Amino acid sequence: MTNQSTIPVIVNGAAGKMGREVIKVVAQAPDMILMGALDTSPEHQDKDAGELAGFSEPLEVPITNQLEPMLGYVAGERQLQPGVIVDFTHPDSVYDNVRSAIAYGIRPVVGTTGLSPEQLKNLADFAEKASTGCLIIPNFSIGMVLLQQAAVTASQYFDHVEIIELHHNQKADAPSGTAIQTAQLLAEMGKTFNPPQVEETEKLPGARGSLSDEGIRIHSVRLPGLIAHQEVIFGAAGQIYTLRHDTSDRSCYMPGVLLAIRKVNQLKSLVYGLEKIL
Ligand SMILES: NC(=O)C1=CN([C@@H]2O[C@H](COP(=O)(O)OP(=O)(O)OC[C@H]3O[C@@H](n4cnc5c(N)ncnc54)[C@H](OP(=O)(O)O)[C@@H]3O)[C@@H](O)[C@H]2O)C=CC1
Ligand SMILES: O=C(O)C1=N[C@H](C(=O)O)C[C@H](O)C1
Repeated sequence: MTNQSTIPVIVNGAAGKMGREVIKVVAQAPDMILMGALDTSPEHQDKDAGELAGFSEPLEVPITNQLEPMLGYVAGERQLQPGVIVDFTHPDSVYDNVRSAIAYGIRPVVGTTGLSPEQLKNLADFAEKASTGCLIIPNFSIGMVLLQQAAVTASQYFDHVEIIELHHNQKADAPSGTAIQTAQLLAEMGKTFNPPQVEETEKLPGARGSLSDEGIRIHSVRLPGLIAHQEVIFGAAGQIYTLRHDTSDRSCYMPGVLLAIRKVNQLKSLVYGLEKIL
């Protein structure tokens, strides 16, 4: 049953690991209606999004790869709230997806990682000019927000820190969007981390991980059996302080995704990070 406060939602990347989880929760949310399910994967075209997400009954929403017609269709719906598109696709396509959505007045909620700083800046400018809300959230889990807050607190007392992120080996981008954001949050404290102690030589390139713009090393592990994990390790004379977050199921991201869908229509510009809307 829909009414004027119902939010029409499109899921992009609907056949993927995250997309299927999003379909499940959006279809069950009383204030949302799943209006479209996009995915470029050829083997999933025309399949029912609900069946892919594991429902016993179809949702009567077929998977399609037609982004612009779908945006136009939802933009033309005048009896409901403005439309929202949730993007869990691929680092190569997310920038264009978000541009297109904003051009149609559809609000993006973006989980896809791998956007460059320049792309993020362009999208922020584009959303600002269009006065359209857009949420870019490198990590939708509350546990990661808490880890990042604890890391920011610890960084007042520790000068040495490195990040290890560990993910499944289907992940396209490295380092993870979460690790990059964590380094940025630490850098916002305004201090210089990891003053060099000795002149180092990497006998194998990459042995010391990647060096973020903030001077914090990020080490990326990719293995089957992992989902998504991150450690922030602080060191000082005689002590190590380790913060760690582990996911065991992608359902951990769904409360954050639902919150973002509900919040994005209240925004008029791009907002980056779950902590800004909690
Ligand atoms: N912010 C967060 O909290 C989280 C973010 N992520 C991020 O979300 C993204 C997706 O992750 P995940 O679900 O694991 O990945 P998957 O590969 O499982 O799913 C992505 C899906 O999107 C499809 N796809 C690729 N390109 C396009 C496109 N241009 N338009 C529509 N569909 C497309 C893929 O098809 P095909 O397989 O044929 O390429 C696939 O079905 C990644 O960037 C990941 O890092 C993941 C978990 C949490
Ligand atoms: O690809 C994933 O799985 C994840 N990607 C995001 C990232 O790059 O930080 C969020 C989470 O780590 C899971």
